[in-house]
Formats: sequence, structure tokens, C-alpha cells
Amino acid sequence: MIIKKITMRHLKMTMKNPFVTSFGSMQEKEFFLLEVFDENGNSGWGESAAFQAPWYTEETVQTTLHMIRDFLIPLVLNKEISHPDEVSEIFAPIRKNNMAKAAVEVAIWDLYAKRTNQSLSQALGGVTEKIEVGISIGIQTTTEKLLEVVSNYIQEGYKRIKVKIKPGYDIEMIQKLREAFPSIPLMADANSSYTLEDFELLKKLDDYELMMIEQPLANDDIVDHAKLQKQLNTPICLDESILSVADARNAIELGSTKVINIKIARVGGLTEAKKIHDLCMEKGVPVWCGGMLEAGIGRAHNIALTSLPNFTLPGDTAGSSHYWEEDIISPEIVVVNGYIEVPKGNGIGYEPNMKVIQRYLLDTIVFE
Ligand SMILES: O=C(O)CCC(=O)c1ccccc1C(=O)O
Ligand SMILES: [Mg+2]
Repeated sequence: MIIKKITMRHLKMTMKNPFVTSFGSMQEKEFFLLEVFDENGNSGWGESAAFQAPWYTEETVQTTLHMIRDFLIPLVLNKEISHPDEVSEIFAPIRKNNMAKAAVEVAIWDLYAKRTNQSLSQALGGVTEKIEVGISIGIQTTTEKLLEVVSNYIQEGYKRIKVKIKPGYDIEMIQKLREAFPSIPLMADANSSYTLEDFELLKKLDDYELMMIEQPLANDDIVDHAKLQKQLNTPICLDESILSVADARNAIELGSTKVINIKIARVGGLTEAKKIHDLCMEKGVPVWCGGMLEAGIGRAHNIALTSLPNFTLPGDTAGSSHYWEEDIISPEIVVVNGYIEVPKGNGIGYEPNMKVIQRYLLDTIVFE
């Protein structure tokens, strides 16, 4: 296929509720939709994930714009690409900037699946027809409020509950949650807010039968996580530390992690995500799909990826209505009894809803 034209739409949407982490509160989500056209007029869609501020990784909405417009699009426009696996090789001379790369790469995957008349799930080697989903809950104002929110999600059918922890908001909260819900699949995400000096505190978490603790230590660490894992019964799941299949191999070999959260954006696209999945499957390390508070296009890519066989743990891809008054795809993503059906239509299997996209559109750039 030849990449003939790329439309880059800049959107800003407001989430129904602010999402609070150890870094602060987020309610505005600004992102780009990449629509990539081939020589026959087929088009594929991708959504960028970086936030306005660089607290999760170093990328932001503005660095993404700079990288996509000035470096990545010139590398693929008017180029012949026979398979989307080639895109990560074409982008390899550009260091990091994984979220910018992923936004373009996933659109080319969707385009490829559509051209070849298959679903994105099929094109990736997906096997499951429905995926199990959990929910990630931001920090709440009070524990009472948290208990109420958790109870509602359990009633809605979500398969596991993930809560954010940070120093000063951890053991007591987890203890109350466990008392109230003795048998729910529960996990905690620290987003790198502890150090090895907090060992005694982290060790206490072993009393609450958590499925795992996500990224307790520094965002770029695998050495201290290995030391910690040796002394914890609770499995560690790395998120921020894993940017590539090489990182995954090193972390598994060192014993830094027993589970990996794969985010397409963090690892630079679907080809790298699949490589990490395949390696983890070979090593007996289960994976799940993380989220970036995406709108529908990003969510659709997550669903296709999650249909691969080693996604054996519920991920963070909740339904559209959890985040948005109205999502940018049709139909919206719905969770029934804790499952999302993997769409069978070509490509991502959801149609961009141009009326809704228009409503949140700030500006558009066309490259041809
Ligand atoms: O619901 C989602 O999309 C993911 C929620 C989440 O946990 C999260 C949200 C923003 C940044 C980082 C993370 C994370 O997984 O660490
Ligand atoms: Mg995380």
C-alpha cells in the first residue's frame, strides 16, 4: 500500500469525572486523531495518547504534534508499505517518542486490516471473541466515597478493581476495601510513588491478597523492583518501566516483574505490543492491556490487542460511558457483565462518529 494522505485532527474533550492520581487531577483530554489514506481511498484511524503534561511519560500533546508533523509523517507519506510491521523499523532512527510513533502506527494497522478485509483482531492474531474488563479508579475524596464507587462497579460487572495508592493513601484504605469486599479481585497502582525505603509499608500490603501491585518504584527502574519482588509475596506488575520488548526481557530475566501491563502508546505501537505479548507468553508471564483514558478510537485498538491469547488478566479498557457523555465512535463500547465483545467488522470495527468528532474539533492539518 502507498500512504497517499494523512489527516491530523486535534480534539479536546472533557471527561465526565476528573481522574485523580498521585500527580494531580485530570479532566480535559486533548489528543490527535490520525486518519491515514491509501492509494484506493481506504482509510485507517489512530488516536494519540500523551497527556497535556509530562507526568506519566515525558511526552505531551505538544511534543506529539511536533514529532508527528515534523518527523514521523514525512517518513511514511508517499511511501510503499507492504505490512504495518515495517512502520516501527521506519521509525527506528527516531529515538523514543513512543506515543507519537504509536498514533501513526496504529492507524496504518487499521488501514492494513481494512484493505485486507479482516478485523484488526484477526490481523494481529487475536483469538478471543470477548474480553474481560476491569476498572481503574482514581483517588477519591473520602474512603466512604471510594467504597460506594467500588460497590457500583462490582454491580456493573467489572471483573477486577484497581485503585491508585500513594504515600499516605495506602494501607488503611486497602484494609477498609478488603473488609468491605473480602473476595473481589483487587489490585493497587502506585504510579512510581514509593522507594525501597518504604519497604516495611509495601510488605504490609501482602496481608490483603492483592492480585498485584503495579509500578511501586521509580518509573525507569528494574533493579530495585527485582530486590523488592524477592521479598514480597504480592506479584509486581510493571507499567512505566517497560517501553520495549528489550525492557520486558530484561525485567523478566532480573525477576523485577511477574505480570506486565501493555499499553500500545507507551511501547510505540501494536507491533512492539505484540512482541512483548509473545515474549511474555513464552516466559509464562501473563499480561493485560492498560489504558490512557482514551476516547473510542484508542479504546478500539486496545480491544483488538486484548484478543491475543496471553491477555489472561482483565485490563483497564472500560466502556465509553464510564468516561464520556458521548464517545467519538459508533457504536459506543459497551461492557456487559464485565465483558466487551471483540468486533468482527473490518479494521477496528467501529465507525468514527464525524458529528461528535466535529463538536470537539480544534483544528485539522492535511498532509499529502
Ligand atoms: O482507565 C484508564 O484508561 C487507565 C487509568 C490509569 O490507571 C492510568 C491513567 C492515566 C495514566 C496512567 C494510568 C496507569 O495505568 O498508570
Ligand atoms: Mg499504571
